[in-house]
Amino acid sequence: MADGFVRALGMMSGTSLDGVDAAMLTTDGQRIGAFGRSAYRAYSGNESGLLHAALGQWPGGPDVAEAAGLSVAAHADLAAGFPEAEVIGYHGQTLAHDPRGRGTHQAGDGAALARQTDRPVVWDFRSEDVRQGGEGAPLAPFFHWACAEWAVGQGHLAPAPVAFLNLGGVGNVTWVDPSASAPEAQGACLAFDTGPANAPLNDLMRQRRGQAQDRDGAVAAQGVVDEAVIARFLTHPHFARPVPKSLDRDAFPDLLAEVRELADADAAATLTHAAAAAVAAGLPHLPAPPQRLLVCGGGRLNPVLMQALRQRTGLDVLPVEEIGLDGDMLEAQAFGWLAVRVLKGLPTSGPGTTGAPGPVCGGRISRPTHS
Ligand SMILES: Nc1ncnc2c1ncn2[C@@H]1O[C@H](COP(=O)(O)OP(=O)(O)OP(=O)(O)O)[C@@H](O)[C@H]1O
Ligand SMILES: CC(=O)N[C@H]1[C@@H]2OC[C@@H](O2)[C@@H](O)[C@@H]1O[C@H](C)C(=O)O
Repeated sequence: MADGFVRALGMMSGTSLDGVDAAMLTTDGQRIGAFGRSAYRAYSGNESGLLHAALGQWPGGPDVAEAAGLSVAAHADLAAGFPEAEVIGYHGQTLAHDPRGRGTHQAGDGAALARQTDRPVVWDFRSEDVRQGGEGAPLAPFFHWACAEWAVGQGHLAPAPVAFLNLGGVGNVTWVDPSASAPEAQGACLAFDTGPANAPLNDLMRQRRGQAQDRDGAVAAQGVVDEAVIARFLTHPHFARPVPKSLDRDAFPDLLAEVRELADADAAATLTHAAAAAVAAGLPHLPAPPQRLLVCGGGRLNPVLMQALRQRTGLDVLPVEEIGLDGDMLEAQAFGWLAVRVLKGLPTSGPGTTGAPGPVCGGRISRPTHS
């Protein structure tokens, strides 16, 4: 394409373990040229079960090879529908995350995906940041800057700081100044993981009802929140830690144990409100109180969670569709955009987003012919 713009396919399967999102965009690694088509491939019950079994495992773990093979096959499947993609950004499946200990582990071999798709693949986005002393997560924040810059250009957003909240398995928030010249510029982005979002609620629904999620918050809507559980949850050391900071999917095992004695609806209501309370607890870490939270990720489709956020933060809480973005595909788009940044040697994280000592260009490039 002209002017250094690249057609990129970003692919993401997050901590919810429900499936793979894929989305096209064109970018020069800085600005978003245009958003493109997207697709979703759900994991089958067997596939999701296998990924769950592999959670917490490090390379060499008993279920890792199978999980990694499954991830590559599912992504290759989905990528086949995007012959126009000039590069693929492949996040891989996070199985474990312990940046100050054993590192971070995204299962899935990008070189194998490059061979299977016959396209260059950028992957292993997090290891270099961790190696340089960063948290390795969150990585979407630099893309949040690009989204805000795009939305300002489209007239959907005023050129003033704005906060994005992603509610996947884990939650993360980004404070963005779209008037900054680049995402790595001083003060352009401040980001961190807020706490568990949908993962504990999904786990509860699996255990108690054999369902993947509390669809539309229907179970939680019938329940009463146990505020004592929320108060104990908020004493977890994560909330007092300085930002940036990141979390493993299963960093709060006590939370699920705490609701064991509660009826299904009360347990679901309490876990839904815990996710919202975690966000509220994070807000004082932002440079200034945001006027509104622009929410992406599956949690924005849960009206009970959105209402809990309004109640506990006192803010306007709106889906990112409000400013013309696609809240289901934003993370997939992020990894397409980040892939182009890696191709161009631009930073993918920095002190404000992962706490790395300086700008980091993470990600490995595998080309089909060279691997
Ligand atoms: N209609 C709905 N009602 C309630 N919850 C929903 C609904 N749709 C999606 N969700 C929740 O959102 C989750 C999926 O969110 P998403 O795809 O953003 O997560 P992810 O990308 O796997 O996670 P992460 O951002 O942590 O990597 C589902 O597992 C479910 O918990
Ligand atoms: C280690 C890891 O995979 N973390 C995920 C997870 O899911 C949400 C939150 O925790 C965030 O830190 C990150 O994902 C998004 C895509 C990110 O890096 O921005």
